[in-house]
Amino acid sequence: MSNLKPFIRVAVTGAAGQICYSLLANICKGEMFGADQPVVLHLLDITPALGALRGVTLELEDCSFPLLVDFVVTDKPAEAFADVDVAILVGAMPRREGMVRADLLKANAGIFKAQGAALAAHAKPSVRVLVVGNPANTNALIALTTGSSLPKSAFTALTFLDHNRLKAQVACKLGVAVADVRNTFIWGNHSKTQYPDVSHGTVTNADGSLSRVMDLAESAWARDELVTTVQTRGAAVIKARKLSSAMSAAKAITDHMRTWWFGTEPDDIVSMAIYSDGTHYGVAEGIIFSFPVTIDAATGDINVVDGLDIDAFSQSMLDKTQAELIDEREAALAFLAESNL
Ligand SMILES: NC(=O)c1ccc[n+]([C@@H]2O[C@H](COP(=O)([O-])OP(=O)(O)OC[C@H]3O[C@@H](n4cnc5c(N)ncnc54)[C@H](O)[C@@H]3O)[C@@H](O)[C@H]2O)c1
Ligand SMILES: O=C(O)CC[C@H](O)C(=O)O
Repeated sequence: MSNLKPFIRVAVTGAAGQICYSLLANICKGEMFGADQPVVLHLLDITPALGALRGVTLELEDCSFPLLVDFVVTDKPAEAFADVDVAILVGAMPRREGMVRADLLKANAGIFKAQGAALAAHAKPSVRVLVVGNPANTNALIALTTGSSLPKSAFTALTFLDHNRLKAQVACKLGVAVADVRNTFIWGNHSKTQYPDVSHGTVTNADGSLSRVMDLAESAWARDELVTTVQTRGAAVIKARKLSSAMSAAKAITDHMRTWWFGTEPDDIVSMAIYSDGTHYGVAEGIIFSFPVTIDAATGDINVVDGLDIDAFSQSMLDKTQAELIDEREAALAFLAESNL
């Protein structure tokens, strides 16, 4: 008798693109929902990409994944989101060298408005949505504003890649294992105004005791070089690869969804961009803002870790990234209104 659970339906958009080329295998190997969780994949891309997507599905078949029950391939959001438990919205135009984020806002706002509406109309009411396509925070806001029948808590945006980048930089600088770095997190926008914060960071020593990152590293490094390196890491990848990050993005999407599905480990805090209801750290209501969070394994509730000390430097960084998110929101809404989308 099989020990497998009943299958779940997982929609992935931009399925013919480079992130999904890694991501789909992660899902089918059980790295996101567990080794006993079969999946039906709903793969959405635009009509001109369906040929390439067919190639991806030929490879999915050839992988012979035991957890892959079936897949649906479509260019129609209504079909892609029908009855899905999870939706991972990757499909969007990525930034290439020479493009600025404002170019992306316009290119992608209409996509996320339409997909938000399709999710509200067709997905399960319990659907969990992760927005990856940039500008991820503002795209998520547009999708949730449109998908008004779904709870705001159903929508998240990806800052787990920045979270992973920050941990890796700290581990490298201090010569410790990534797994021993804790309580470092990302505030705000997935952009170069994000605040990679190590002011509460700890390193677990061999004897189980904790050292503070700020006692091990110079504060000039933590507040200057480290922050800039993490803020501009995506741009560094684009400059070097002439393409935006893909393998690391797929890994981060997998980490985000697995953590949301199974809950955070005891004592662990992760970074997720969620709807700000105006009650945490003075962040304005009505933007999608990355906070330090824990996840309740039983309910899947994402809870902001409150009560952390915010010093003057951190406050100035929070203010800056919040201001950018408010500007992005206004620009996206104005664009949607002007273009009657
Ligand atoms: N939040 C993050 O941490 C993060 C990290 C890396 C990349 N990204 C973003 O993820 C997105 C995808 O990156 P990629 O490298 O896979 O890009 P890509 O160009 O390789 O793939 C994007 C895919 O999306 C498809 N697409 C475009 N419009 C669509 C629509 N309306 N519906 C469905 N599919 C659509 C394209 O046809 C393409 O197949 C980009 O916006 C990129 O900037 C975000
Ligand atoms: O467009 C960018 O600068 C970033 C692309 C991507 O979101 C990343 O973080 O790698």
